[in-house]
Amino acid sequence: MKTVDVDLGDRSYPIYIGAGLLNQGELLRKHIPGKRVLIVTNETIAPLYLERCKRALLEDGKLQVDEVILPDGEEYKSIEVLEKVWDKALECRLDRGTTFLALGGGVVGDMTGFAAACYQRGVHFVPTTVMAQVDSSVGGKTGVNHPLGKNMIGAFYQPRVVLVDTDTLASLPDRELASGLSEVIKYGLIRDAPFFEWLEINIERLLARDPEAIAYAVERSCINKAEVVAADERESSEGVRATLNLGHTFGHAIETGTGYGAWLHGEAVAAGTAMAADLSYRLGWIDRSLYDRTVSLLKRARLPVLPPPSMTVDTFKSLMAVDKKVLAGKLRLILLRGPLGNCVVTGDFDPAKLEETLEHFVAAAAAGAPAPSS
Ligand SMILES: NC(=O)c1ccc[n+]([C@@H]2O[C@H](COP(=O)([O-])OP(=O)(O)OC[C@H]3O[C@@H](n4cnc5c(N)ncnc54)[C@H](O)[C@@H]3O)[C@@H](O)[C@H]2O)c1
Ligand SMILES: O=C(O)C(=O)C[C@@H](O)[C@H](O)[C@H](O)COP(=O)(O)O
Ligand SMILES: [Zn+2]
Repeated sequence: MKTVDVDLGDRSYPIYIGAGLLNQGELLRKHIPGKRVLIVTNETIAPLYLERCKRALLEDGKLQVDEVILPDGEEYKSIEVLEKVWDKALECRLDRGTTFLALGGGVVGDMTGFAAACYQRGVHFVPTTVMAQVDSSVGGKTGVNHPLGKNMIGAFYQPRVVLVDTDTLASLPDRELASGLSEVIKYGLIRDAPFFEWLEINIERLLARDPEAIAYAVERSCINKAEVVAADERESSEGVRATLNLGHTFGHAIETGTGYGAWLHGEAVAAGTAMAADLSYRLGWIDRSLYDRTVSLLKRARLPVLPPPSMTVDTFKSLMAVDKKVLAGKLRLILLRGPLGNCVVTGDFDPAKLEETLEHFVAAAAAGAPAPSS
């Protein structure tokens, strides 16, 4: 087992990473302060992992465990569905010491964290997708979508422990696995050139679910994310956390513009990353070979590098204008600048170049790019 610490003073927490960790209940239990736990999961994950998770919690007979099972899908990451969690918590008369435990991917995690933040209770995370194991379980960004914008309602609320059982990835569909790799590639591009080079050599091993390669990619991703979060927990305007948003301004526009769910988060981020790399190249901030390497690695990871044909330049522009990184009315983007592993968060770029990028990608998509396949 590997442990990565997220260093946030008195709110620091460990990420445990290993195969079969759900069978080691004491790892979870030792971080549970009270006597009661509410497991939040969804209808897909419950039949796969709920019993194992309950066993891990119940085996020493000291905890009382309740559960709430949400519908599955990005389209249910909404304030209405979140009420089911609070309803259950109140029905069960959960007390102050109750721990909320998210068992699932990024959607379950973001919703459980936000439910816990509002209910003023602790939260634990057992992430079961690549996306959640390499990114969303770490760092305390929680929340739900709004029809007009992705993750627009939320809070920062850190978990007390993250238990990554890499064995849970065995049941993950291929398309979801690829989606998570989008964020793995992100770490290489924004801050970890050797990791990007490792991914260029090992991406097929990850797609084939080679356990050693998966464990390495999860650990390296968590180390990267933990370092960024420790340096800038709340994404200050001058801080480093916004770099984790590479490709996301374009990607979130795709997710919102397609009504949530048609494109997976990682797919939208992949197309967005290609667009950010294209703009960086047009601005003269990276050389052509870095653009080519970025697109090539995304494609090899079976991710889309063009937006859906339904997205127009105007749709992109109006959705990107409500991005959370907009400051004093000015759009800020994460762009690659310099050699591999370097990026900037900036609003200081020629808007005509952004227009060129949008026009280029919208035209290429309209010319018949394949949609992500399930
Ligand atoms: N908070 C953050 O920092 C952060 C970071 C990245 C992504 N996110 C958010 O996370 C969400 C995407 O997360 P995701 O990709 O995990 O999607 P997800 O939570 O929708 O899970 C993907 C699908 O896989 C299923 N699933 C989960 N684990 C499984 C398993 N082990 N076996 C079989 N099926 C399984 C789920 O039921 C779902 O159908 C988005 O809403 C995104 O905005 C948040
Ligand atoms: O943790 C972060 O910070 C990130 O930006 C990670 C992203 O991968 C993730 O998709 C996050 O939810 C985006 O946050 P948002 O604030 O742009 O909605
Ligand atoms: Zn993301």
